[in-house]
Amino acid sequence: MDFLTLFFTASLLAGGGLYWFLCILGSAEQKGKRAVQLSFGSLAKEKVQEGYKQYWSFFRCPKENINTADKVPAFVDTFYNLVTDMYEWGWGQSFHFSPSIPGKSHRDATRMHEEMAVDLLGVKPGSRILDAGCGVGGPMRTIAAHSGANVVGITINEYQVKRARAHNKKARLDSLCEVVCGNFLEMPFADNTFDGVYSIEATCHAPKLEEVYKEIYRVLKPGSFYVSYEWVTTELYNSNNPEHVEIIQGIERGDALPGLRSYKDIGGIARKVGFEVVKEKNLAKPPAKPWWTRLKMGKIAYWRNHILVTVLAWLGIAPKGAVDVHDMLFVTADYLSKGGDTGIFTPMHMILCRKPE
Ligand SMILES: C=C(CC[C@@H](C)[C@H]1CC[C@H]2C3=CC[C@H]4[C@H](C)[C@@H](O)CC[C@]4(C)[C@H]3CC[C@]12C)C(C)C
Ligand SMILES: C[S@@+](CC[C@H](N)C(=O)[O-])C[C@H]1O[C@@H](n2cnc3c(N)ncnc32)[C@H](O)[C@@H]1O
Repeated sequence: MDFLTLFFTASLLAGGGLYWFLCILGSAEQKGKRAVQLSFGSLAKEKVQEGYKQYWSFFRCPKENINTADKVPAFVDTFYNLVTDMYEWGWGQSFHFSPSIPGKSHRDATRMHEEMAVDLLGVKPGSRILDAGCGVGGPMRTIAAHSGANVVGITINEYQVKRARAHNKKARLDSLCEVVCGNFLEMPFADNTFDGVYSIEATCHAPKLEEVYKEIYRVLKPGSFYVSYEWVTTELYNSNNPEHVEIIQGIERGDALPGLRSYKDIGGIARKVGFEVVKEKNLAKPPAKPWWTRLKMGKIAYWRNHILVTVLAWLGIAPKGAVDVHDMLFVTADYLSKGGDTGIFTPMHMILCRKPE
């Protein structure tokens, strides 16, 4: 073989290898995103690193920031500009956890967790329900298809609205699913207009749970139900245990949370705004199988993703800051797993409420 043939064969193999590594290995759970397509919401490429720094500046004085009404929604919006594509790429279109189910795929377990929410609402086909904090609409599409209800989703993040609308159209569910950009603390909907409301791992972003529950209560029709999967600390959490405190702070910092609440507070807050509490249950408790297994199983993929993001940033394809965002998620996954292992944290404290007639 002469030098030229050797050179071209080697180049071809290297090019093919790089394509396989970036495009095939780097494809999303649900083929929604590929590594080379990662963008950072409405942030321009050169603003990603700045956005990341801005996000972390919130935690310099979190208590002051939580009490400044506008700061939390803006901080949550910045967070979702940074992570939305990485979530879709590495997790799928549903931004939440679900208990593992032996013999079922993650996709099926996710779908069943979502269907359970709408089954609890007991709505009929054709009714109008609200998804408070809808992300890119994974749950919304499952719920519309399963129940035949019209679903309106609200999210604070403009980029998620764009993604959710595109996914709805592609799934041919755009006649049942509508997406609005707005703040669930001041919703652009009239009083008593929804036949049901659900929120999946979203109200944990509200600085005061009372404020979002009050808004949900306002837009819900009397006699209708609201169900939420809340992120909370459990009865095993001990605030005098430094290891527990470190885990919970790690979860708050990597997930844009103004402060995790205790499971004990949720029912009281719901009652305070006027709801009847029908049922409250930590869905992570046995016989349910661990929700954090999926996170742990993904470890090898996270390393691969880390290499991919680093290479793409080095080539100038991904922006500066992309590696920081990925590293932050990597660390967060570990804190979340520890929260699950120790049992001090659950992302699925379910509360079912009814607005009295
Ligand atoms: C409800 C919320 C989000 C919950 C989860 C959907 C996300 C929490 C942590 C995220 C991830 C951690 C590790 C990432 C990994 C390093 C990367 O390579 C690919 C994406 C991850 C798996 C990412 C995916 C989404 C999470 C599991 C919060 C914000 C209230
Ligand atoms: C972890 S994601 C969950 C999304 C969706 N429920 C799911 O399971 O895929 C949290 C969602 O809550 C939304 N959110 C957080 N604070 C909000 C606010 N103040 N107003 C509207 N949406 C908000 C975020 O924009 C994001 O879409």
